[in-house]
Amino acid sequence: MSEKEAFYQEKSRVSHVVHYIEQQLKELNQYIKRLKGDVIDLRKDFFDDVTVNLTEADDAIETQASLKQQAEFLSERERNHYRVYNRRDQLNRLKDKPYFGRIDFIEGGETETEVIYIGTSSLLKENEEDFYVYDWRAPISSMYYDFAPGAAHYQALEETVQGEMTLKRQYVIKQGELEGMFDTGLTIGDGLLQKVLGETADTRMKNIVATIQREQNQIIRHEKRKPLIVRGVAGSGKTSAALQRIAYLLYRHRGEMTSDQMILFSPNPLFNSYVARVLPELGENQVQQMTFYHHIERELGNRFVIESPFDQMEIALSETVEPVRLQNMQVKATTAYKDLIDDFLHTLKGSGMVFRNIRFRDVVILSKVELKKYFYQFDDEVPIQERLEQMRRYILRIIKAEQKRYLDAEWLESEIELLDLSDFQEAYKKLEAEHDQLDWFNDDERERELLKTRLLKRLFKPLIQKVKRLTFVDTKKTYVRFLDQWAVTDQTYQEIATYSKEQIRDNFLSYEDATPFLYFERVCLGFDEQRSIKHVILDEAQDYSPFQIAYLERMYPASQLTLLGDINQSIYLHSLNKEQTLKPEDSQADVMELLKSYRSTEEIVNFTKQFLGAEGEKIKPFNRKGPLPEVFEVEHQAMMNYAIFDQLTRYEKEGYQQIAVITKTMQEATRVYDWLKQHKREVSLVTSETHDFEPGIKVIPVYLAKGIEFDAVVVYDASADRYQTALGRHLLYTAATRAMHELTLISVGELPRFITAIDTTYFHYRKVIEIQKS
Ligand SMILES: Nc1ncnc2c1ncn2[C@@H]1O[C@H](COP(=O)(O)OP(=O)(O)OP(=O)(O)O)[C@@H](O)[C@H]1O
Repeated sequence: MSEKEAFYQEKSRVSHVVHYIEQQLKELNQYIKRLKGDVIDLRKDFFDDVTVNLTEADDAIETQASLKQQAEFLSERERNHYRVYNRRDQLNRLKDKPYFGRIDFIEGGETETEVIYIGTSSLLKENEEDFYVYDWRAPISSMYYDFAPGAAHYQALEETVQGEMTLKRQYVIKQGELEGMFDTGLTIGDGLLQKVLGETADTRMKNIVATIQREQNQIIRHEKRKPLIVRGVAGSGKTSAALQRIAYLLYRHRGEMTSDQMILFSPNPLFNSYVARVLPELGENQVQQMTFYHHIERELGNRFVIESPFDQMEIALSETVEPVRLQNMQVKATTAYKDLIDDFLHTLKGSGMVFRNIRFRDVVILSKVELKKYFYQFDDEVPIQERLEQMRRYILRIIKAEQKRYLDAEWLESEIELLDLSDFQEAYKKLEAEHDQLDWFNDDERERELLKTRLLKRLFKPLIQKVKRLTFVDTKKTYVRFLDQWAVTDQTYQEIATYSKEQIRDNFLSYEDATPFLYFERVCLGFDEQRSIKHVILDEAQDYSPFQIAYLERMYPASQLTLLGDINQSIYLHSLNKEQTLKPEDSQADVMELLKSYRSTEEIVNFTKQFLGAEGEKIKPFNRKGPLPEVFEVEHQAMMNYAIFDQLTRYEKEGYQQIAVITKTMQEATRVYDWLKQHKREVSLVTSETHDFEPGIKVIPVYLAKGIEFDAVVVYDASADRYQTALGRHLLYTAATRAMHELTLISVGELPRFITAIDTTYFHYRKVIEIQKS
């Protein structure tokens, strides 16, 4: 068949499938209309269909059964509705682009060729057996990503199916029309990828389902129970693979696992909205997405002010940072510090636990001395949690007895007046019920008693709740004891121990101190492990300290951990230690590498990879051309501002929508933002509070630009003064690798050595000097 004939044959198939989808949609919409009518009827008739009778015990049981049945019926309906609406969304997506690829496969020993079309979701034919389209996540579809034409295989259940792939084809389909197709080899069409990567940046990340690369596919479909570590260079598709992986796992384990059993930890709130479109586009629900700081805030925020990682970063980058603070950041990140905590926690069985007095209205019900005595009456072998559990029961018994004792308290009489109408009504109802059962009554006295009991219950409730939460253990003071002990045993840490003690006493936790304290408290009181979570995925995982990762492993013990990161983008002090970065405690992890960078042009990758010296040599650019990066060296701040202004104008003229001025700190960002505003530029400032992403020029500190990309980037003051350190090199590398098409670095004064060492054929260098007017 000629190429032209093949094209027309494929074109007519696309039309046929689109027509079929339209028909399906029509039927589904009619069904939805009927469903809506049913729902209205169901709401109207709800109580007609249940028997409500509570007079006799038997009737009450029947009522309960009837309500349960009706509720089950309703939730089944709900599930059905969800399925139907979901299918409608899928069909609507398929209507525009029913599939993106095809493979022809002959299974070993067979003669017939199977023709498999692959799209974002599956579509059955009229006979309900064969497929017009296979979901990209189906086992057979994996060959599309894994093999070039020739011998191929895939895993179906426990069996490996061997055979030969005779064709691999890609399609460009837009609005239900076939516009082009290519037959390809192993790498999925460089042509198509070129086209996708050459497009301008969007405010939302795109899905990469049609062009997933083989090594990315291994990550997406990794299914072993071990932790998975992905070390991928900047722009190599780590975030993309993570999101596709979530969609894949939800598909493979549908019926067993839902999206609320997965958590994606992301670097900042802005990133959450940046990736928000990918999963719905793939027909899946959003998973829980949060930052690690958000998690800590949720756990400790009602008792402590917790420093954000961004405030910590600003301090680390400031010139006036105290050495003790820098040392604290490094020490508290380590698992060695966690081991020290574990050792101390172990000794608490013998001594050291501090308790709080249990008071009600300034009267001590149980003193801390009594509590301590109770706690240490157990044998050394009895675990702490078991002792606390027994204590909790004991304290609650004492409180209940105390509560009764107060029935005669004089002050209670007067406080009855503080009760509201509903309390009086409740007491009255109870009284009425008692009339039926008792053969005596003294309404007045009994009513007061009921009211007093009610009031006491209310007054004691907060105390009882606190006891249930084990707040009678003074974890703060116990932790301070640990710090004291640590300072004595190791003189080098005296200063940081004092630093931490002072802040804890003021109910403040620096970002580096927050996880150790949370861990300490959790282990001390009993870890509230979240076993329902099956997958925890950490993007930008190089920025998590080993301590934080160990904490997450303990918090989600039933989940598989996926860590995706790039040690060259480590921007926190603690993560500069390469030995310790990106490592879960479980050393059995599978490690995969992504070395090809897809985000930036070949010119930008070839330039930025040299910031990393020998380390950068392994980074491979994708073959997409663009202009050379530009580097300006200027004499002073004002010249830099004007140079930025000019570059922004140029980038706008070129039609770029997403343009960023990336700075090292928030202070710099605010400075250049104010200047640009004064000079009538339409710009927005991105702060840690920014949750959404609009097109246009943005000024953003590098730590908030993590994970995100822009058409064109101007790096603000890339001078040796600002970036010469190891941390500086990573920050500058991270900033520069946000650029897809164009990159400019502007430096006030000398550039860092890792840039001056780069051969000048890799960039355009200009030194701009001011000519003084005479
Ligand atoms: N297989 C692919 N097909 C199409 N585009 C891809 C592919 N892989 C990556 N990309 C694109 O490359 C860019 C970078 O991807 P992504 O943000 O996932 O990389 P990353 O490794 O997380 O980057 P970084 O660590 O620098 O933040 C995105 O625009 C993404 O759409």
